[in-house]
Amino acid sequence: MNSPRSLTAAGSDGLDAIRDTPAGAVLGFDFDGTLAPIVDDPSAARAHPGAAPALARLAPLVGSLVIVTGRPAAVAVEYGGFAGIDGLVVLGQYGRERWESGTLTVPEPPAGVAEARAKLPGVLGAAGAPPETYVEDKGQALAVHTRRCAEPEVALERLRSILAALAERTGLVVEPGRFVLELRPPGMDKGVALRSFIDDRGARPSAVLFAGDDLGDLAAFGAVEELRAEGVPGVKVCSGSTEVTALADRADVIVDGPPGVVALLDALARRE
Ligand SMILES: O=P(O)(O)OC[C@H]1O[C@H](O[C@H]2O[C@H](CO)[C@@H](O)[C@H](O)[C@H]2O)[C@H](O)[C@@H](O)[C@@H]1O
Repeated sequence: MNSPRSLTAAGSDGLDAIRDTPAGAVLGFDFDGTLAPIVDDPSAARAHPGAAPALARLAPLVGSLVIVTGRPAAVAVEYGGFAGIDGLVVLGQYGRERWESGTLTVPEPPAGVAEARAKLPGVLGAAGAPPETYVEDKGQALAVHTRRCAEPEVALERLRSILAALAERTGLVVEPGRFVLELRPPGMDKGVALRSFIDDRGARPSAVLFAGDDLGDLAAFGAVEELRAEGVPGVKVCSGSTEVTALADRADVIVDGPPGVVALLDALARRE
């Protein structure tokens, strides 16, 4: 990629600020669909081969590099090949978990997760979920995937209200995503996670960037917008796909999926 192009003046200001003062910038990234191509089996997802090398080149140049993901933090580190990247922080499960320099912090899940886990098979059976429906148990959350169903969108719609009811009964919330509905604890999202991460650093960043592809990343876009309103230059990057268009509508920069994100990382490391 040559210099990344912004569709907005605010995004251009953000990119200029990152190039001018990288040592004060905070760069945040989602994992699935942004650093890792989408695949049918969640356990088979791996980062684009250029992602970890590009992040390793950027890490010593910028103020902070943070991955904010719905994955458990340790899973993102493993699937990303991120373990050796000095300075990288991974906030997992929408910010409930933190990995940094090999140290993992994981809170106890609320009781509702165990209750939802016990009830989920019965609920899916009663809803007539197709047999290809797949439940990913993430410890802190349960992700119900329909990507492998013959009609994934139809299967997802069939489950939407029944999973919302289960979430309400168990004190959880539903996080919708790319052919997935997750039951997860409330009180945290990617916007809160990114904002708290930045505030906890102490120093006001010279600029902020967040790149994502899915609905859960909109909250992080919101955090970038909030920071911009406070005078911090910011960039919202959409890792484009045909499955989700809501991010492109709010993005400053749109790139072509994980290969485009890696090219963007490389360009930023070259200060282009
Ligand atoms: O916040 P993210 O890093 O984007 O994680 C969100 C969810 O991503 C995963 O599911 C998605 O990717 C799978 C692998 O490519 C794909 O099969 C699935 O259809 C997508 O929804 C992951 O499995 C979830 O746990 C994450 O919360």
